[in-house]
Amino acid sequence: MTSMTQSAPAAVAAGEPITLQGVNKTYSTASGPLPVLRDVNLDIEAGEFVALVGPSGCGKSTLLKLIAGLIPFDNGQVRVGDQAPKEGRRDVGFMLQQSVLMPWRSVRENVELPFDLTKDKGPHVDQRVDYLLELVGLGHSVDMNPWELSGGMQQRVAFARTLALDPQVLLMDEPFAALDEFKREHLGLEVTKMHEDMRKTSILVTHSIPEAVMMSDRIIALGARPGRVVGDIKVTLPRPRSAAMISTPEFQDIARQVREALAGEDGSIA
Ligand SMILES: Nc1ncnc2c1ncn2[C@@H]1O[C@H](COP(=O)(O)OP(=O)(O)OP(=O)(O)O)[C@@H](O)[C@H]1O
Repeated sequence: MTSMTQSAPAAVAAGEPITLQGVNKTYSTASGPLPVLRDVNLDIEAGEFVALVGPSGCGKSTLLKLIAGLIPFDNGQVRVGDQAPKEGRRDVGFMLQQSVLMPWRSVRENVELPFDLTKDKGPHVDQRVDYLLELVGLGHSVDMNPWELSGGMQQRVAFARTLALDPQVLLMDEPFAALDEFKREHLGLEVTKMHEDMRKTSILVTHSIPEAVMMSDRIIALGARPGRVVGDIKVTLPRPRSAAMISTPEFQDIARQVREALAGEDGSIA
């Protein structure tokens, strides 16, 4: 498999900052209002990689969706760069757990999709798509159909597509959850290396504390629903990161701090 670790050509800006102040979110459900986020305050620097962990149902995906402008919130303030969240912003990329690839489009055509939707075409688009396919290690699979790909390959296509319009903010909702342990660690490390090259502001939702420690600059722990910040742990490991770091006392100590922040919260986490 080709490596995704080559250097990105002339990465543009190093992401945009994200801030949340006093954010509350309640869903209306058949059995009444369901408070999901309570007084969430967060300051994420431009180019920072933040992992979001917490028990099942504490509102992690909800937090990503409201930063992406996909759902409204009750009150408080959210800023991505200097703007309020808005659906469909080119500078915000969103990657989900299950890659939603168009089955009738080839690998290449799936990565081209954002350009088709924005009616952007020409040699610069072809070059960008070529670059992205190489970056994610699919340069030799461009004509394959989604159903011919492994789960890991499908996530690579989805990742290339998320990067297509060069977003300054990357929101990733458990992007490796459907992969087996080995592929998950491998792809996680490759995405980490890409982040080290590109430095887009990134938020990763994960259930895996080791994955959070390996990939991020900071780990935000949310408590059980309604989710609120119960831990903000700096990951002091140097970059570039490598698999060998997992067994270091520093890595284990950071993982311990995250577990302690979540101790007493309902739900299980690895
Ligand atoms: N559109 C919706 N309408 C009503 N309730 C919702 C909606 N979306 C999510 N919820 C509920 O809000 C709560 C938080 O959901 P969310 O998906 O944000 O949690 P999560 O922390 O990402 O969970 P998990 O780790 O299990 O993926 C859950 O109880 C969920 O059932």
